[in-house]
Amino acid sequence: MASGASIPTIDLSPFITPPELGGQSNGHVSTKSRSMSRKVVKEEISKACSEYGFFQIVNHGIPVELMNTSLELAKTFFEYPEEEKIKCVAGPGVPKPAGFSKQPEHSPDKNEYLSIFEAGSPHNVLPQNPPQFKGVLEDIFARYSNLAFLVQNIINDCLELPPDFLKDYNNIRTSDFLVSLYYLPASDIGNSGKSEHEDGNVVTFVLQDDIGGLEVLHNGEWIPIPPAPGTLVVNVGDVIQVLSNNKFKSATHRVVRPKETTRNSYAFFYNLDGDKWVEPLPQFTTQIGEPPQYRGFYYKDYVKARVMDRINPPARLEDRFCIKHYAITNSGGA
Ligand SMILES: O=C(O)CCC(=O)C(=O)O
Ligand SMILES: [Fe+2]
Repeated sequence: MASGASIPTIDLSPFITPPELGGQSNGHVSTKSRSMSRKVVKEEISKACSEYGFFQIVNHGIPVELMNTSLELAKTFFEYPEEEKIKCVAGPGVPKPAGFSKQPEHSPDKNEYLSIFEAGSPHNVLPQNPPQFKGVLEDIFARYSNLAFLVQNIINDCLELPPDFLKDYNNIRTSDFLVSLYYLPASDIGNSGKSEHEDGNVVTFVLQDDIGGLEVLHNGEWIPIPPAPGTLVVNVGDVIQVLSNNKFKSATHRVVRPKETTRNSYAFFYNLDGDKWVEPLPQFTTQIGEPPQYRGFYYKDYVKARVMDRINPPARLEDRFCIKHYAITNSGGA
């Protein structure tokens, strides 16, 4: 039975400095009341991350018109004939997934996507059409990156980690990427847009168009995340779940394709450099007398195993490589 649960929408404005003040602190709000409002926001985010692993944000400083434009340009791009889109297919031997791709024919997930890394990355294959698309992609990438830095700092405080801990740990930005996704309408044989999964990274933002279809698993029930203009979905990835020893959840989510209409979205992945070691932090284990729930691993090994799975997917969804691979089970004797 539906519980009526929904993920919270959080107003981030206490953390955003209006540009018209030229980066100065907001003179209309006293420092004391601003720090009180920030405290409230942190409490809301902590609750959302431990309960759902997901929340939505508004008043995050990214112009709503730019977000809408990015969705409209993407729709134009994906509705071009195949010849135009395949101009963005990455050449052979590119080690990272930039450019235009489609899910393999046998996949139940019917979507196409265009990925980009930060501006100037040698792996990028940027679209020439529609003409404004390239610039808008680079612009929103830079804005999502700045916002993810802020959200990560807030999560750092929510977890009561030493100031700048996550900032210093996650200090290399070459693996972040933005994906513009285009989902085909559901058909009689299936409606999977993106099968259930958890994100492996640090923090993800999702921008949905007005169609909806993103759902998060909460206490065994799929909760729809309703789209709203200018609203960004935020979710915590496996890295935060492992570091926090399951205090914050990397929740299972999926995209269901609606009937009779296509759907556009963007996902921005704030990632971790492959050479970083990931394991539960002492603040959530030894210092509080709790056993670690995961073995440590190099992030690149995790990413590699996930990518291999995507290229050659196992027959059963539950056999996909995921963070459970590193989980310490009681029977494992670790
Ligand atoms: O398209 C969406 O709404 C979400 C996509 C997603 O979960 C992902 O790319 O990891
Ligand atoms: Fe995801």
